[in-house]
Amino acid sequence: MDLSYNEKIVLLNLAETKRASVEELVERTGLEQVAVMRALLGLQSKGLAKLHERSEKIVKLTEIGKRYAEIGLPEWRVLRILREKGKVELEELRNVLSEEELRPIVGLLRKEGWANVRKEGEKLILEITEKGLEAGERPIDRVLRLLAERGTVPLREIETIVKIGELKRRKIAEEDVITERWAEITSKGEELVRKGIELRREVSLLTPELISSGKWREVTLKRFDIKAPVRRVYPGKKQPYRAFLDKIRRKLIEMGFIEMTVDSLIETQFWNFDALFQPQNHPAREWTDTYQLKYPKVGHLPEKELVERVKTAHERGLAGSRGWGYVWSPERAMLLMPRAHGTALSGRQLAKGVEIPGKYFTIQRVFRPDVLDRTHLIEFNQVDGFVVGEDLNFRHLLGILKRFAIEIAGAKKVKFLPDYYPFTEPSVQMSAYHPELGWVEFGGAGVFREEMTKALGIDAPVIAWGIGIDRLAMFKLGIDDIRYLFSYDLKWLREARVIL
Ligand SMILES: N[C@@H](Cc1ccccc1)C(=O)O
Repeated sequence: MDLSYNEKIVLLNLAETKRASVEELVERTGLEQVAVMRALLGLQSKGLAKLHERSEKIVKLTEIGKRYAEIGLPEWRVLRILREKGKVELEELRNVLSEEELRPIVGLLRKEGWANVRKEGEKLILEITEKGLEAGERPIDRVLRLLAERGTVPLREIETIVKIGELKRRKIAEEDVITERWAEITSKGEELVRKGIELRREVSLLTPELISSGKWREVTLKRFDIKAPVRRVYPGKKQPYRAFLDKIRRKLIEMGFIEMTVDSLIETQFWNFDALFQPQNHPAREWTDTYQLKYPKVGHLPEKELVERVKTAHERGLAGSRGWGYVWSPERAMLLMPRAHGTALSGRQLAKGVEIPGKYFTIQRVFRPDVLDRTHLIEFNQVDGFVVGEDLNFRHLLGILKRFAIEIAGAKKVKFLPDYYPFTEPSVQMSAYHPELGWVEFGGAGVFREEMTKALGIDAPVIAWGIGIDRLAMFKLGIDDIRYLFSYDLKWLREARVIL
């Protein structure tokens, strides 16, 4: 029979003791715990040993419990003072109790009948009772002592003294499960040992020296069972949602888009609204309710001519338009706000100047008031972008959007519906079809209005879109609560799907 070196050592040890716990075997063989386990599993599969395991519920002290074991439970600490002085003012106990310990103390002492509470003017006075003078070890004290002495105690044993609920409520102790594993040699194993086992060191690493010296011919190479169970390792990796965003970025760059970036999450209303031809008195704001910044309240406007052109567009119109016909306020435009849509960056880029033809995108964190729940966040992420070119029209936009939905979202079907945005004409809303989610609203798009592009100094048509990507990420990551995108839950972070 083909046994590994470790299997042989473990089997020889088992032959001496007949049965042994994994810990004992670790001690006797000097092997690592995983190595012993692996050897035992190997021996078991060859019928030479039998592995047993038993799980047991145990109780152990929490950090708080450990502290109490040292300095005494709060009620005892107070009783000690009361025994010395007879009475004490509740406020004075702040010197010996923490805030959390103080809150329930009156109730605790009353329940035990150790003290009476009396009001003297504004003060609450605690006074020791007969029972308090005589009090001795209670069940809970005994449990605390047992746990401090033994570290862990079987739940069964604890429950004969106090209810575990009480220990948990007071955060003194917690439950855990420990698994005990032990092995037994089988008669087949004993027989093999009787016949004699030759122990030969095995080489587990084939080194260049072994190869060049030809020694590999003489040594016994260790065999590996690649199906043997091993401990899981969790190597460092990107946060799953971050990985998803990076992938979108890479795809867009591969498609030839230039990334627009900005350091701050804060925007002036000028760039968030005004530069996009959204009138200051616009009643139809439902597509973006927004937050405002308290400190500082205002930021800077860009250069004068640009502001003038935007003002003119709003008041009197540009490019044959009559504008909105109201008095545009620079003060209003200077107000600061957390960016409410990625489109603000498209406006900035157009004003800065663009290559024509050119394609631009940005991935932005944006903020809008909402009620938090499984599918809504008040901050979320958008991919925004535009394509500028002399001969572009609405049909190109629909084509590009469709390609996004298919390539980025993995959608099978797309649907376009007429929509309204102050900065585009015509405007569409796009929905993508997912086998599991059904129709998912994907984002808005349109052809930027000339009142906007001309004011920003661009003469060519610009087709633009803004896509919400968090719901898409939920789908791809297989989660049904959007808050999980930002979760600290280690288990989820470790096991989340890797998106390729
Ligand atoms: N900014 C819009 C989307 C949009 C972008 C660009 C053009 C048209 C619409 C939104 O937040 O919903």
